[in-house]
Amino acid sequence: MRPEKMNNWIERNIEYTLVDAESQFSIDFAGMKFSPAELDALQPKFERAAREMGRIEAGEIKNPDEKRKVTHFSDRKVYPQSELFASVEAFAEQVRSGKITGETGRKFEAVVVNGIGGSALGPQLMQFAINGPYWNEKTDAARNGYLKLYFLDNTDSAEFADLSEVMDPETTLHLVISKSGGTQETKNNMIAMEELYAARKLSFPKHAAAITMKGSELDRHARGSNWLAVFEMAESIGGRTSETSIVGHVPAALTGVKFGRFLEGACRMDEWTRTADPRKNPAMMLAAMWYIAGEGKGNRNMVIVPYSDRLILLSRYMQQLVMESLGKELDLDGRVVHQGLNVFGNKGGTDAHAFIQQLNDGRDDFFATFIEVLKDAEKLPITDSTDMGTYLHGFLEGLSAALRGKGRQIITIRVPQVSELELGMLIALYERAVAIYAEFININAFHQPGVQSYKLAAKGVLALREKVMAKLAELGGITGTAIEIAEKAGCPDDAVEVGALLDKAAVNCPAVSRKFCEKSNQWVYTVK
Ligand SMILES: O=P(O)(O)OC[C@H]1O[C@H](O)[C@H](O)[C@@H](O)[C@@H]1O
Repeated sequence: MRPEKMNNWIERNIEYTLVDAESQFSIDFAGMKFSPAELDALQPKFERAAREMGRIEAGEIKNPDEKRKVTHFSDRKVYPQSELFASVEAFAEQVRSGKITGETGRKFEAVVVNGIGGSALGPQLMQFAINGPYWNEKTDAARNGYLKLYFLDNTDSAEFADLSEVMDPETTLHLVISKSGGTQETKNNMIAMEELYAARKLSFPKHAAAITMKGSELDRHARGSNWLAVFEMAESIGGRTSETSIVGHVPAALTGVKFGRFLEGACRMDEWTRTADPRKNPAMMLAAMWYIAGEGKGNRNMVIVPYSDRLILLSRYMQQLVMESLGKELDLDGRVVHQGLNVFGNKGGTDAHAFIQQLNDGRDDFFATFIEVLKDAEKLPITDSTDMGTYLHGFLEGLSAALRGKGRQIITIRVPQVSELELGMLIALYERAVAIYAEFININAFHQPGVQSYKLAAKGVLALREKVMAKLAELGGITGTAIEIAEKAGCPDDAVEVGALLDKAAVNCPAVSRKFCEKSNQWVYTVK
């Protein structure tokens, strides 16, 4: 680089790096392409966002469709002083110390979080970030009586079978998390687990706790069957912003994660991101970068690359937070806008051997967000003058320079380490940036109407399956292609769907088999 350009780069870094000196959290926007004039042009949007964030924190209705308040920013400030917080801590302590045990009196050693989406992604991210990937009896948390954490976050029999193989039902606590209390995937795992306990002649309620909204189906079920504990989830906190609430708290408290410190981090970031000057406010600046880079239409993908194995789940977490919040068909005035912002990522270092080739040489349709963790877990010398950590840093800086050389855009966040505090700060930063960006593009960030459509369609498929199977049982034995069988079952227009359900049945039900006919390029099914 020529010196004058170099000077610009240095000056830009100084001007556009925001630092919280006490926590040593910094965010550097210098690698993004924007001019002071473009920031100035956003002034009305900054003003609107500041006003609307004030309304959110004042407890006004900010989710108009669902007529709900949005309280995750304000609740976490007072949560540690609440009765609910104290009751979670007391419950977790009784479990840790063995005062609350399973039915046979053995101490709980593991907890299974059964939830999906916002009821799993936060606890998964936190668990991996703080306790790491390997849990054994030698880790501090385990030695102190905390529980090992497993997840069920789908409706996949393979996931359930894998867990059943390692789980000891007598020493396992089941934490069913569902805000709505009716999510089918979660319900399926709960029913399957209840069956497993019944088969082993053990009481599931004596091994179960729930987090859900008051009055939900899960709430009624858990209270009706006398589960060990039922914790109430606020209606005004959405799943994807629930990690700083009871949803994050119970798994954290059971597994030795310092949740109070995590909330301190989130509240610290909340303070910082209330800064009136948008150029000094990291969430306003972050939203502005997304807006300018993607021309307010999400025309660039957000690539999240933490240079830290412990943060490998961050991009998955961000995917829900960003894409479920911003991916909307209609704006607040009812106009069709098809907004959104793609998020993908993994972990730095490793990524250089996967998708970095395209980021460097291929489509210029993204901006990268690097997250560097400054403190090395250990000093592992490689040569006299280098160690493992210096290499990771070198690869990050090297990639950053290479991408910049190609005119690609980068945001860099630096944190001293990954502890509860930094995790709280990161999550709170992105939560606020998402809410601000939603104001920039005039959409409701707090509902998810699109998620309903696939649920309804799935119900239709299940209903079709029942209808077809009942008809086939009535016919008592039939052979034919999907088209022929759909015809006989009285639903000729659904031949494709009938074929799909017979494919599944042929592999799973002894009464159904199939042979492939090369000539017609179709399966021929036999239903006994
Ligand atoms: O917590 P639950 O009510 O079971 O919801 C779990 C998830 O369900 C849907 O996918 C929603 O779109 C998510 O926002 C939510 O986190």
